[in-house]
Formats: sequence, structure tokens, C-alpha cells
Amino acid sequence: MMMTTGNCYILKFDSKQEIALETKQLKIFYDEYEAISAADLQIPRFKITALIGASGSGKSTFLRSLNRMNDGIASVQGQIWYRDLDLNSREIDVYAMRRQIGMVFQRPNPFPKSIYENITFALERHGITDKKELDERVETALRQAALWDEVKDKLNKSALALSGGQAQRLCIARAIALKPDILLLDEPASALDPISTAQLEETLINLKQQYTIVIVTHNLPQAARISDYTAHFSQGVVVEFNGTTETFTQPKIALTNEYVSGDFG
Ligand SMILES: Nc1ncnc2c1ncn2[C@@H]1O[C@H](COP(=O)(O)OP(=O)(O)OP(=O)(O)O)[C@@H](O)[C@H]1O
Repeated sequence: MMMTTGNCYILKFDSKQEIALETKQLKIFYDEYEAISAADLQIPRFKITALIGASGSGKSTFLRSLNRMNDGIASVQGQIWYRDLDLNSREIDVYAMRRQIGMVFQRPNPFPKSIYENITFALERHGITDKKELDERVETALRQAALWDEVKDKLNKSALALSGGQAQRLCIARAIALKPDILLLDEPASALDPISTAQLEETLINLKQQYTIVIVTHNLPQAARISDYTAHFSQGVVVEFNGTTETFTQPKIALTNEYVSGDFG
């Protein structure tokens, strides 16, 4: 079912599409400044959803709120439904929740530890200490992040020696080793060269079979290549949310048309 609200066009899924996360009337303030106004968005499971929009439109603010990265920084009002929990409620154990909803940042940020330890660090903190299980988790995560073949012979070498693209795939491996449900990525390819970007995109496309992915990107061809759905943010409002093909070829809202066709001032 489609729904149009004033100057916005928001796709609502029918019951056939499982929803991983749903925001209801999400408003985000930095002091008095309203960075996000009443966002109602359904994030479909096992799909890639791209968040696009001009600089300052609120994409990162929205993304970071989904796993409470804005705690203590912004005031977040409204609801974020995950299964039958409102992640924005006080009762949520944020540490445990982030095991289900992981985040990968713009700049690769491996720990100054070995490749192996980068992945086992969080696992051990979550109580997984059996060496065999740790070995398996490391290999699986690195394979899923399409990095295993490149690093399998140097797992005990420092992660700081990896290239930017490898380091970013390690950060993805680190996030998925915890077996999350949802992966949030904030411009993960912006610091990478075209080859590393292509490898990262391929990795994300493969990962969506097992994970729900939400990605902020400034790179419109990238959003068009890898995402199934696209949300266009403009001045803190989700002005259009639709299938990516529709968003890029037949946008419903004039602002989206201007943005995706490069007419945005
Ligand atoms: N920590 C903060 N304190 C105060 N204002 C902030 C903070 N972070 C972001 N903002 C403001 O909130 C608005 C939305 O910023 P946000 O970073 O979410 O936008 P964005 O669409 O992700 O931008 P970009 O594409 O440039 O990263 C901007 O006006 C920004 O200046």
C-alpha cells in the first residue's frame, strides 16, 4: 500500500514484508534545534535501505538514533519499534541492544590490536571465551565480510597495517561477529578508493541475505546500485521513501527529483 501525506510520499509495507525496525513520530533535537521532524519509517527486513539527502538534512542523526548513539548528545522523542520493544524507552539495556543492532562508521576504526583480537574483543566481553568457538566466529565473520582470503595468513598481525578498504571490511566483520540482526552504516565508503568501494558494495549486497542493512550515503550511484529502498531526507523530514528504482527513475516529490537529478543547489 502507498500513502501520500502532504508534500511527502512514504511507502508503507503490507504484511507480506517483514519489518525489522519502525520509527513512529521520531523527533530529534539538539538543544532547541529540531534536526528530525516526526519521522515515520518502516525499515524492511533483509533489505538494504539507503538514507540520502543534502548535507545537514539529518541522515546521520536519524541513523545514529536507531541504536541510541545519540544518547547524551540529542533529545530523541517518539518511538523506535524493534520486535515488541520500543528502543527509545528508558528500560532498554542499550549495551545488549547494540548486540542486535550494530554500527559501522564513516572512517574505518580498527582497534590497535591484531586482526583476530579486533573480532574476539567484543565476543569475549559478551562472555564467549571458548577458543574453538572464537576461531569459528572469526573465520565466519571474515568470510561474510569478504576479507578472509586476504587476511587468513596474518590473523595475528596488527589490524593497523590493513588498507583502508580492508580495515573497513574488518569493521564490518567485527560488527557481524556478534550476529546482529541489523547493521547501520554511516557513509562507510566515503574514505575508500573506487576498488575498495566496489568490494565493500559487493560485501553489503551479499550480507543482506542475513542482515537488515541501513546505510547513509552521499554517493547517489552507490545508493542506486546497492539499495532496495531509499529514504530521501530534506531539512529533517523524510520527504520520500520508496523502492530505490522508483525513487531514482520516477520520484514522486519534486524535491527528490531535484536531488537525484543533481539540480539541488
Ligand atoms: N552534535 C550536534 N550538535 C548540534 N547540532 C548537530 C549535531 N550533529 C548534527 N547537528 C546538526 O543537525 C543537523 C543534521 O545533521 P546530520 O549530521 O544528521 O546531517 P546529515 O544529513 O547526516 O549531514 P552530512 O551528510 O553532512 O553528514 C545539521 O544542521 C547539523 O548541524
